[in-house]
Amino acid sequence: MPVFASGVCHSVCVSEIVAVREEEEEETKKEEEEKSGRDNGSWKKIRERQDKDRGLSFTVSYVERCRQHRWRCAHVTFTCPQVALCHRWVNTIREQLAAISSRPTQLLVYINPYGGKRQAKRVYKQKVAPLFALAGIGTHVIVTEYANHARDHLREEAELKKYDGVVCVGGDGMFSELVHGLVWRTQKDGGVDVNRPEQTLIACSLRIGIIPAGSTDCICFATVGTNDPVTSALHIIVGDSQPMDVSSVHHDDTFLRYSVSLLGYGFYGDVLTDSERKRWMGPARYDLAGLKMFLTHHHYEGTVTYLPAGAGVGEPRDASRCRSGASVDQADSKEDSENADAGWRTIRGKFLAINAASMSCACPRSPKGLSPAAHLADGTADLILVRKCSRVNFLRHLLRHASKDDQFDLSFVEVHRVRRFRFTPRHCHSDSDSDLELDLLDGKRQIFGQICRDHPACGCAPAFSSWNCDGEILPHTAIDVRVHCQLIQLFARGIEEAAMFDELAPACSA
Ligand SMILES: Nc1ncnc2c1ncn2[C@@H]1O[C@H](COP(=O)(O)OP(=O)(O)OP(=O)(O)O)[C@@H](O)[C@H]1O
Ligand SMILES: CCCCCCCCCCCCC/C=C/[C@@H](O)[C@H](CO)NC(=O)CCCCC
Ligand SMILES: [Ca+2]
Repeated sequence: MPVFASGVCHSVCVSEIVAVREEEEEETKKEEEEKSGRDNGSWKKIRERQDKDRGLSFTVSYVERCRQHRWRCAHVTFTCPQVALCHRWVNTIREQLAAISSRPTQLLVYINPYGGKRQAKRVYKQKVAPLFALAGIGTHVIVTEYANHARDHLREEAELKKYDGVVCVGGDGMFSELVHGLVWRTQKDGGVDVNRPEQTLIACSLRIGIIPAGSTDCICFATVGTNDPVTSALHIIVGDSQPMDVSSVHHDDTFLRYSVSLLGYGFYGDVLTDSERKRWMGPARYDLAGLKMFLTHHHYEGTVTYLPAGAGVGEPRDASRCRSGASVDQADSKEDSENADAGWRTIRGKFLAINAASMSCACPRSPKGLSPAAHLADGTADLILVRKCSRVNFLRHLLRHASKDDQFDLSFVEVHRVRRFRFTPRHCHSDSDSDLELDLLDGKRQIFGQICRDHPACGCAPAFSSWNCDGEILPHTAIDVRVHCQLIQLFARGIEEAAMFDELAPACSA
């Protein structure tokens, strides 16, 4: 839509228009705001100009790209020689916007006041709600009162037909609550038994939006490219869609949890366990727990079996990255999952970490992520095995998550692209070489672990770690994991290529 404003040509893509308003409407809003005492002075310029142009100008609010994948809402005011022409412009743009069926008009919003730096309510009120209002999006907002409030509300109560999407204001844990609520509800409505690992799950139709206000926020970062509430709100408003894989985690024939980012045993499991005791510290809890667990340097013994992804989905050490519209993230890769015949493989050993990343897990701590070439929606996960090694070597591996060097290019690290995997821990007190499978003892593992930790004289490190499943601790160590291709949809478009962002783009202010 190229039009002239103050003699300058502005080209705005209709799909990236947030709203269009005639100046008179803005004046009315301004007066209303003044009456209700919410004036912040930002309308002053528009008002001065508008007094002489009343009825002859309209303002288009649109997406403007800034540096580092950030978007902001910019405004441009156009003046017309006649009032009728101005009306025509406004009506035409409104009709075009209304014709974009992918845009949401009603959203169900859950705010977690407890996550991250406990700023979610403020972030939503100050940065997001005004944008939704500007775009004419109706919202039903629920501030959660306890853990799993959002999940249970989605499962049992929410009238989902009324909404075009659900939004969480929080971190990865809050996103996980929405995934669990929606996936559970969809399977229940479709008569699917979620306890059977072999069962094909039904994809959820409602999209999920994430306004980042947590500690890691890796799902937002890896699907949008930045953790910025305004950018995420704009992706929701323009109606973006990004499919995403979800892994189901079972213990025998019991469903445990779904995972969309990291399933980590050993290092990341121990970091999470320790960090939960330090939640009062906010996001810094992970740094302290990370340092402590690095120094502790526990390794764990067990058996990993996995089903390789097979051909057509690339390799974990490819140079290519998952980017917006990437061809590998297409539904046809589902075909491969059905035909995978490469057969199961088995690896036994002592590991510092066993990580499965269904996506890159990029986050501000590690901008390229745990597995930089992993894809959001290809039906696979990257299984990373870090074998027992020296502290120095483990540090080399960890440091490479934050540098350009390849964290997999080390003799004690291996990585496989998989569709399924299983893990069985081995008991530390076993003298025999035979695998003592711990399924039976799983429930008692906390006690055993405690005995070993509390009695250094026994010279035995804890036998078990815990699984970190998207930031939640799993109750079992022996697990069976299966990746479900494109089970959910997000209000996102994947990380845009750098070329989409003008090198000279302004550095957006908050
Ligand atoms: N009102 C509440 N009171 C207590 N806990 C809550 C409440 N609402 C949600 N939760 C729980 O808070 C936990 C943490 O939330 P969230 O993921 O939003 O933040 P975080 O853990 O700081 O961030 P991240 O997961 O990105 O590291 C989740 O397990 C969620 O289930
Ligand atoms: C200078 C030293 C550099 C060290 C680099 C360490 C590498 C960091 C990689 C971070 C990977 C995060 C993976 C995402 C996990 C989330 O599902 C989970 C919930 O939000 N967060 C954590 O478990 C929090 C995990 C935090 C671990 C520290
Ligand atoms: Ca994937």
